[in-house]
Amino acid sequence: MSELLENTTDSTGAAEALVARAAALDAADPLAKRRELFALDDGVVYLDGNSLGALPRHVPARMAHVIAHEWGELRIRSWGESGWWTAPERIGDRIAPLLGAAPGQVVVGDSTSVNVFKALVGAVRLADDDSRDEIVVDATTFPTDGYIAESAARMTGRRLVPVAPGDVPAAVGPRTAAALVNHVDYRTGRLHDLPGITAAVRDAGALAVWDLCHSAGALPVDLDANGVDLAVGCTYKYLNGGPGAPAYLYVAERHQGRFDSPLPGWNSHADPFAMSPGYAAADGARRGRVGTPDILSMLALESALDVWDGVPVGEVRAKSLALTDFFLECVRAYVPEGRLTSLTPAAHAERGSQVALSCPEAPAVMARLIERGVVGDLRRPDVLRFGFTPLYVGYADAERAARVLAEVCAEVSEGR
Ligand SMILES: Cc1ncc(COP(=O)(O)O)c(C=O)c1O
Ligand SMILES: Nc1ccccc1C(=O)C[C@H](N)C(=O)O
Repeated sequence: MSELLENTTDSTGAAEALVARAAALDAADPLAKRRELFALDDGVVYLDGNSLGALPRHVPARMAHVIAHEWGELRIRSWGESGWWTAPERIGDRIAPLLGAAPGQVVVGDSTSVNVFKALVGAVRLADDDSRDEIVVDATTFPTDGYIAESAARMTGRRLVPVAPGDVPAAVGPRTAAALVNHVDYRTGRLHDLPGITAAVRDAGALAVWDLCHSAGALPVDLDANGVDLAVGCTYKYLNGGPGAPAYLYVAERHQGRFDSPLPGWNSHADPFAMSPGYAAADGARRGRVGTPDILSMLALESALDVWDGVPVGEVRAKSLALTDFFLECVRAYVPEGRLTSLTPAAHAERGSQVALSCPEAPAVMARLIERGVVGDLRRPDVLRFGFTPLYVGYADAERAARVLAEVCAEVSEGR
């Protein structure tokens, strides 16, 4: 799985050649101009958009208007006149094309953690079969999904079966109610086989639930085409919605009529303003709502999504692979052999949009990188994560990051 990075060249001309290649690649990049849409400073290489996406420049003015006019002047009228009440479905439809979902299946709101809960308990209820007494969960998952899956299993009287994503097809069977898997591993950047795993889960008669936090906005997801049952994801990484921006829930249309949310708040009632004591679920994506939406965050997200207008996801994927390839090539050229181990698969079919490199001195290396304007992040104890967001990261950024990484590795290993 991991490969020791081999230093392929030590020629002094290597750096010049890579700098020239980076310039040529940037000049030919059809997405290069998108960077101007973001608030970024040239002194910093921002490789942490897989944790918090950068701010699109036009969002502050839009939010100033929302606050001063929609809230400040229209006040309560804005629920109707400014379209606040229907924002969760409207913004869901805006995100849907990035997920390969037809309209009417995605609703925005709550955190990813909360949506994992709705989706997983909802999936077990959709399976509606007591003999299906197991929930399969990605053993390598981002922790929140694992914690919530454990609680969902306890609440629904199921047994939790943690397995590596690649082993899910072999693990599912007549006892499986649902399987929860991450599309891209947050630590290693490994892309899992969504079509194959979904098909295996569904062939076993179970429901496939996907966490798209690290894939949506970086690569094609194709939820409808692959027959995914339910999915969740955050909007503050590749979708640039802002810190704590609301997450989304996808419930495939074929399941919506029977989707039984474990959090049936008044916003998902068929007639919320009837305020009746009995619950009657709304139709469609709205059934995934809970309480009053966090309008300011939601409208910041809606505004941020403008940067996607006219951007084909396929183009984003092509650039993401080319960028991560180029970064790995630069690291091989600059960093002495054996000092870093890449946890990110070399095969494109298995790679998301980040590169994860490990070394024992990772905490000190990342601290120095950030001091020198190369912002990635650390996953303890020894993983350096570099996220490549194709809308605003270029090839010169990748070259510079690798060069500074080599300098910092040398200093740290020599105790300087
Ligand atoms: C795969 C994955 N799931 C869930 C989360 C977190 O969800 P929440 O937004 O609820 O904190 C993250 C990152 O924070 C993540 O990477
Ligand atoms: N929401 C956050 C708030 C603070 C710091 C990090 C996050 C992240 O999103 C971490 C990310 N999910 C990760 O893949 O590590």
